[in-house]
Amino acid sequence: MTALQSWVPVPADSDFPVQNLPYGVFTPARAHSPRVGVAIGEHVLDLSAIWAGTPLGADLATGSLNRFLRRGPVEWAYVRERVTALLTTEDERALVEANLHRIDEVRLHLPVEVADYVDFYASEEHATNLGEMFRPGGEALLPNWKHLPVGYHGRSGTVVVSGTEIRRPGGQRKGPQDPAPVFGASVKLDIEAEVGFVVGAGSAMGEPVAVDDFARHVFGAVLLNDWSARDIQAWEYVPLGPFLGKSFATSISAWVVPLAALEAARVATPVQQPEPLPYLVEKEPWGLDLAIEVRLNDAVVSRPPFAGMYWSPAQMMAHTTVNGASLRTGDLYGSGTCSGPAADQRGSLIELTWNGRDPLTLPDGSTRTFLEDGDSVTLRASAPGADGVRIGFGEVTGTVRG
Ligand SMILES: O=C(O)/C=C/C(=O)CC(=O)CC(=O)O
Ligand SMILES: [Ca+2]
Ligand SMILES: [Mg+2]
Repeated sequence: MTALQSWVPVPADSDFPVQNLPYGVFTPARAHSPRVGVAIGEHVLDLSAIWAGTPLGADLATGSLNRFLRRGPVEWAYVRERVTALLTTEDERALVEANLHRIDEVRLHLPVEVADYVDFYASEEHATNLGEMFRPGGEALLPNWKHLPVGYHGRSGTVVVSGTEIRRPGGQRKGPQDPAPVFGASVKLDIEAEVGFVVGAGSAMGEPVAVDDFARHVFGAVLLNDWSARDIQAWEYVPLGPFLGKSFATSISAWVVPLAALEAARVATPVQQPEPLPYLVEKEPWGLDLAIEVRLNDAVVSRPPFAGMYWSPAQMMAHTTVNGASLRTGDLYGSGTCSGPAADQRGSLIELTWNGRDPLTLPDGSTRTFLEDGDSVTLRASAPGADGVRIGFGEVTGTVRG
């Protein structure tokens, strides 16, 4: 079978072949209003113009994906099929050409108005590493960890789009030897390389959502950097968990890759032993084979493999609703920091430098324990796609300001 191809030119190394078609929100040059588009190669197709004059067109002519997402999986599939046809047959080439914009000439916005943001802790390697550093002498993995996907509610109002500058947070910190806490700018500003999952279709309060209904509710995935102030976190987090050390900023990529583009990337999670309770057992695997790359000032410092995550995003969704809590359009689940078993597969600086003990040396000869003002961090990710192509996520990038 030959690979499906678009008549819109797609460079060989592009993140956005026609098998991907990720969704974003953009404002064209010389226009004033944001709208929903789909990326193809180096272009974005304005979907609000394709469906102009229809109720769907109105839902696409807004500053977030939420109204489109609320329509649910049947309409998501219809739009994807129609866009695929427009980009692969030349039947309506003039209409499409009139509504293609070069991505480097448009303004990209936060794609989703985030409803609730939950941050999980699904990497066994990451949880073990952090446990060893934060709770030395105790069991690294706490007794609940293999029975449920541990998480906490984050701050949806500070989720920002890739490219947004990150201000170094201030707060309280107190080292174990310090007599009293001090206030000041964080001196242990860190990153967390994660994948975020975006809920499209909500659910009713009081009705748990089954693990195998994942694709009926969750629309797609983004790259997510959960900026973390380790000094603030270490002092504040007992006993209720992360709070101000992680609520100042969370960056996500501008493009939401639909689950429909990730079919070829689906893999089973690692063997889960002890077997989880029945509501967490998936019939269809929802692990994902994504290769993540972490760059600090253009140098690759880590390559975390998402396929090794212990808990799948479908299990995260089932767990957040098992008590009857509803899903809302725009809910965002961070997977938790993705770390692999090897030293160069860790998804945070606290692990890469072992809490500052082993500084990283960058190609310019400088060293880092945690982030300095002016540092930029960029995450990218790739997955196997249909027809043997590579599905890319674009990037999530941010620069630290003092
Ligand atoms: O183990 C702890 O006390 C702290 C854990 C984290 O900082 C992890 C977190 O935010 C969730 C994650 O991204 O894995
Ligand atoms: Ca996190
Ligand atoms: Mg955060």
